[in-house]
Amino acid sequence: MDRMEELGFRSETDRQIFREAAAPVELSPFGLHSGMFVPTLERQGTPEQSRKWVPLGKSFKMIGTYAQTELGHGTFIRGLETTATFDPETQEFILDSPTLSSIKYWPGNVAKTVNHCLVMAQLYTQGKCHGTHLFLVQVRNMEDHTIMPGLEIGDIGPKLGFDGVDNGFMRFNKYRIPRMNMLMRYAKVLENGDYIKPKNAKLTYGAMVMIRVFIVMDAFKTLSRAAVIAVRYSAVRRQSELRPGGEEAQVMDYQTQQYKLFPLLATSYAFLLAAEGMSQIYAKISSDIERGNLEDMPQLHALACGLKAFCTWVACEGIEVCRMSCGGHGYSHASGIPKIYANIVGACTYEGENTVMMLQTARYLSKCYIRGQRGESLPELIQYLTTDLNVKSTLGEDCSFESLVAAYSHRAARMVAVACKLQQTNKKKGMAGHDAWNKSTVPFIAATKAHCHLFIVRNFVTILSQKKIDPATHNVLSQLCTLYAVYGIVENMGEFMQDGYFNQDQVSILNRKVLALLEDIRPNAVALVDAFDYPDHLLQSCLGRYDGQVYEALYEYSKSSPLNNTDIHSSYYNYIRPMMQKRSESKNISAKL
Ligand SMILES: CC/C=C\C/C=C\C/C=C\C/C=C\C/C=C\CCCC(=O)SCCNC(=O)CCNC(=O)[C@H](O)C(C)(C)COP(=O)(O)OP(=O)(O)OC[C@H]1O[C@@H](n2cnc3c(N)ncnc32)[C@H](O)[C@@H]1OP(=O)(O)O
Ligand SMILES: Cc1cc2nc3c(=O)[nH]c(=O)nc-3n(C[C@H](O)[C@H](O)[C@H](O)COP(=O)(O)OP(=O)(O)OC[C@H]3O[C@@H](n4cnc5c(N)ncnc54)[C@H](O)[C@@H]3O)c2cc1C
Repeated sequence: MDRMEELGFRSETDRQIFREAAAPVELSPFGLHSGMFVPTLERQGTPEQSRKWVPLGKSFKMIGTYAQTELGHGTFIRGLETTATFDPETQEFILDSPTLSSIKYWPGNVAKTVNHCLVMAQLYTQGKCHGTHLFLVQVRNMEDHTIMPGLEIGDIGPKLGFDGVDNGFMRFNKYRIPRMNMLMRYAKVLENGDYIKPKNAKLTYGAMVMIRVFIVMDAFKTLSRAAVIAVRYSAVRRQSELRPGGEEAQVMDYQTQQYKLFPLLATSYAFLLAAEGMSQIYAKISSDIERGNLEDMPQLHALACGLKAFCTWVACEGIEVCRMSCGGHGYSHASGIPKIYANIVGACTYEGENTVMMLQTARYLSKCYIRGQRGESLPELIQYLTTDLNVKSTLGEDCSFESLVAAYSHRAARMVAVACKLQQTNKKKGMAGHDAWNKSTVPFIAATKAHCHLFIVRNFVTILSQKKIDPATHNVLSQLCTLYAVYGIVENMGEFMQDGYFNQDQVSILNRKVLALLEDIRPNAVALVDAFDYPDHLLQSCLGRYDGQVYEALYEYSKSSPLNNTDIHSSYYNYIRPMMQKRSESKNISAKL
């Protein structure tokens, strides 16, 4: 932290980049403090509360996390059981874990690192429950870091990844905090216990929306790093004869290797631009919300949920493809890819389990579809829902941006309509609203993925048509954008073809185009990954080194394995030799085999 101060890093983005450089493969134990705890104090606290606590957080005098999930509930926030009951006699809230399932479970860095938590609990005052609210809770002594009396805290144990984060459990036993430790920007409890409700109960969920937006950028970062490693390695690795009798080929010259990696390279660029676009939308709408204008809050929630789920699912699948495209060496930690995967795959679950998040977006699409059917105006990003579904594609050999965006709009509009019509049919059959919804959620998930895919394609095309980019770079980026869009159609052809939107000739054009683009991109593939400018220190990869000295690096990496500290391992003396001796004694096996 002091080093960041010395270097004058003030912006959270710069500090985040520094933290990643300082601890490249492990997530920072202060990530949630800086990424969630402090921003939530800023956004959910009153001006007085922010003035009091934010400086303490930013100076790391107060180190915190976000403690919401419990043993029994993570997704269903309204089902959380931790209680915060107001005591007007003492002007305190009494926090309690009334059941086993109410124990806080998973909050990052709660086990050993933090001394404070933002705790989500059901607020009770004057005998009435007012739903979940956030409370600032001191959990450790500020002098000696011992656990505060009335709390049980511990680590939840080993996980698939996220080793740098001490996810923990926390149990409250009638634990008292001052009334003013409730974050009261939107809802309040007065000294007499009166509850002042917020303009919108979901304002309390604001921290999660913010992190979902961050996670879209994380999806880009992790996928692009894996792509850098796999593409560079594919340029160095020679294996098998492409031409009989010729020299062994760079594996990047196999069409199958290109088909694995180049679409992921294109996806990395698409996700970077989508993350930047999402961040701009978040900045605009969250500032409106802070000024009391909640009009676009549903649109922000829907977009953040959908993109977080879509991008993390695609990134995790893509990182696995990158790992497998590196053969055996990809399976070694020396490649750097397993750690990338282990640390990001949790993002399909945390900050909103992806299916649940997609359904939140689907719920929004369902409402927008109905409004569109009534002829009501729709937000710009959703206007495609009123696309004329009788129109067929005009796609030609050039696979123009316009025809590609039209294809994605048609596909999403058609799939949303199918899901909504199933929901409506279910209702007409006499199903209750919640059953009609549940029995249409599979098509809604597919439609929402199409909706997110459209956002990313359209965003990529829009930026290429608006930004001033030199012709050579524009040409290469256009190839990537076209590859991202055409590959997405080829890989999901059924969804684009179900209503005959494309004719057979157009399908042939698309199948030819995707292969042609692989050849177009091949000469620039290494330059396109170098352009991300990830230093070797950040990649921590013997395969993705900038200098390409892969085998030298692997050999040195292997020699440094702790198992090589001794020639004969203790297991020989403890187990192998006694076993062999026992065998030879019992079966007169000649010692000289
Ligand atoms: C280690 C960190 C390293 C680095 C960090 C540094 C910087 C940060 C960078 C990146 C961060 C990266 C990693 C962080 C690592 C780990 C952090 C993980 C933290 C957590 O996991 S915290 C816990 C997260 N939990 C969840 O997300 C729970 C998900 N569940 C929900 O959100 C809700 O329960 C729900 C939305 C699923 C359902 O809510 P509900 O039942 O109350 O609502 P309904 O579905 O009935 O809908 C009612 C109505 O409300 C609208 N709504 C719902 N939510 C919102 C919202 N958030 N905003 C606006 N509106 C919302 C909904 O649309 C409905 O509206 P309608 O009009 O009635 O349709
Ligand atoms: C690495 C990691 C870090 C975390 N860090 C934190 C943290 O710092 N703070 C914190 O508070 N929490 C944290 N969590 C907890 C995380 O937020 C929850 O695990 C997450 O919200 C998912 O909730 P759940 O575990 O209850 O999953 P569940 O919802 O129980 O998921 C189980 C299955 O049920 C399905 N399901 C649930 N509800 C529905 C529905 N309505 N419709 C359809 N299907 C449904 C899901 O799709 C899923 O397939 C972390 C988790 C992980 C993995």
